[in-house]
Order: sequence, then C-alpha cells, then structure tokens
Amino acid sequence: GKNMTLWKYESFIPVEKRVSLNEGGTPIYRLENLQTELGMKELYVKNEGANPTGSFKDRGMTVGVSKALELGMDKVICASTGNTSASLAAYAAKSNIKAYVLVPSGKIALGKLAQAIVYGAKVVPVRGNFDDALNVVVEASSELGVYMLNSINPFRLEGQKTIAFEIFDQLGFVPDKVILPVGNAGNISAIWKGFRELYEAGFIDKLPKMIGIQAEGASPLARAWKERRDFKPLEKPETIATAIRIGNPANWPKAWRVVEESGGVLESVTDEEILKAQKMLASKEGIFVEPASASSLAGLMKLRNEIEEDESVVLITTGHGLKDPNIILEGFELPEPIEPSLEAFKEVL
Ligand SMILES: Cc1ncc(COP(=O)(O)O)c(/C=C/C(=O)C(=O)O)c1O
Repeated sequence: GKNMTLWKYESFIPVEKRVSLNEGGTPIYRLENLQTELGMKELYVKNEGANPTGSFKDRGMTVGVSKALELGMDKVICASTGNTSASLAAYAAKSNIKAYVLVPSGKIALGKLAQAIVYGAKVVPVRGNFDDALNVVVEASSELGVYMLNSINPFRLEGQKTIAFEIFDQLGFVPDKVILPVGNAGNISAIWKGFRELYEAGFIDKLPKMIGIQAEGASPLARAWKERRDFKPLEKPETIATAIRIGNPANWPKAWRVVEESGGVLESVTDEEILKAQKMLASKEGIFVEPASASSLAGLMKLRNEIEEDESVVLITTGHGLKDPNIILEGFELPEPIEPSLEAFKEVL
C-alpha cells in the first residue's frame, strides 16, 4: 500500500507488520551553510526528529511492538531516559495494549514525559538513573511476563537499522562517515547492521566509518576507547543531554565491535559544545534538535581536523528539539512586553 516508509524494507525485517504510525522516511538535508563554515563539501543531516513521536525510537518500536503482538503479549515495558518511553507508549496505544515505562525521576525532558502520559502509559518515576531503571525492567519482564522493549531486545534494532537503508536510498551512495550520539549504544549497532546487510546483499560495495559521540560526563565507552582500556561502567553519569545520560550502556560490546570493524572512533564532547551545536543547527540550518542529537555536530567539529574536506559525512540527529524546550528558554532572557503599537515596536527594533 501507499506510505510504506520503513516497512518498504519489510523483506529485511524479521516480523510481519502489525502496528505502524507511518514511521521512517525521514528527511536528509544538505547542510550548505555549515559546509561553508566548516570547510567541507558533502555534509548531510538525517533528521530522525521527523518521526511520529519525534525520535528514531519509532523505527524500533514499530517492529518491537509488532513482535509483541505476534507473541500475543498484552503488556510491554521499558526503562527510558524519555524517547523510548514516549515511543513505546504511542505504539502500545495504537495496539490497545498496556505500556509500563520507568524513567529517572526528575531527569526526563518535559516533552517526553508529556508524551508518555498522554499516550496512556503507566509512568513510573524511579529514584535513580536510567541504569537503575533498566535493572528493574529486566527483572520485571522475566518475573511478571511483561514484554521488555529496551534496545537489548533485538527487534528494536531490526527497525532502527532501516536508517542505513534510507541513507543509501536517499543519497544514492554510501557516505564516508556516519556520526551519531551514543547512549545505550543500540542505534550505532543497528545502523551498522543495516549497512552490513546492504553490503552482504550486494547492494553496496563500501561501508561507512561509524563515529559514536558521547557527552563527556556520561562517556564510559568513549573514555575506554580513547584510553585504550577495557570498558567499565560509570557510576554517576551527568550531562545536560538527558537522553544520553547513561553510565552503563547495555549494548556496549556491540558498539565496540562496530567501531572497530568500521574503522571508526568513539569520542566525547562537553555540554557546552553540545549546546553550541544545537544553536548552530537551528540558527544556521533551520533544524531544531534536542541536546543529545546535537552531539553529532559537536563531535564533527571536535574531529574536523581528522576529516578530509572532500569526505562525505552524515550526521544523525536523533530527537526533535521540542522534546526539551526548557534548555532553550532557561538560557534566554525574554524582553519586556511592548505596548501593542507601531511606535513601541519601532523602539525595540
Ligand atoms: C535523542 C536521543 N539521541 C540518542 C540516544 C542514544 O541512542 P542509543 O545509543 O541507541 O541509546 C537516545 C537514547 C534514548 C534512550 O536510551 C531512551 O529513550 O531510553 C535519544 O533519545
């Protein structure tokens, strides 16, 4: 039927489509202004904020919840920094099944919390961080027979890998580098899987280098990579980019292999660099993304000297900026209101 979007790749997806909100088919933009500013020739952004609930999680949830329905499950659960819970809640609503979402109390962006509530999930704030919440969810899913839909569930990645398919379809070539934020490390694993599948199926004859970017205060993977030592979890992850405020990425072994296999790197950026990149994407390219998503651009700027000017680079921006409006409003001094007259307006011009 029409509007196939993500399910147009159904032959690569190991589940029958049962629930869809028309996810996928997100825009890929050429960043002309930032190309000039950064001295590059081929800079693109794949904006996953354009998905139905405003993040790439919808790709994983359409497949994951379809699998839950195939298994006859009527309860689904996840731990989330926000976007996973928003997406699970929406697909559960569409499927008439019950969603339970555990979120780190006080550390979830407003837009995401509003979504989880209004889509009708049972929202359970947890005294602790994402990693603590995930531990509860893993126990609950086996003990209570509720279907667990965090990205350790492989069906999530089967949906998210379509980002790779779309990048190739939309560009007509495989970019030299793909840069994306890394939190629980599911997405970097999924996108690499997508490119590998295209390669093994003979559709492409080259693979991109995968570059994962973490927030410095929540960068256990990047630290281990840069210090060439074994991974160890971070007890107290801290960053303003609450979507990736994760200290013990569940998919870290997969992500490590992806970066090794692809010849990529793991890097981290400061909150300040993230916020600067967020403003640049919005004010220079008209693309508003939430802080975690802007770490892709922040990472590009940090690694710019290691990238040739004629290399093609795709930034994945993973969540819409409206998810976390406070970040912008807190940093902005709104002027006093003016009288509703032309004179008053002229005074403030
Ligand atoms: C906007 C945004 N950008 C990047 C990531 C990191 O992706 P992964 O490395 O696959 O985890 C997330 C992850 C969010 C959650 O983990 C959750 O919602 O629980 C995100 O929301």
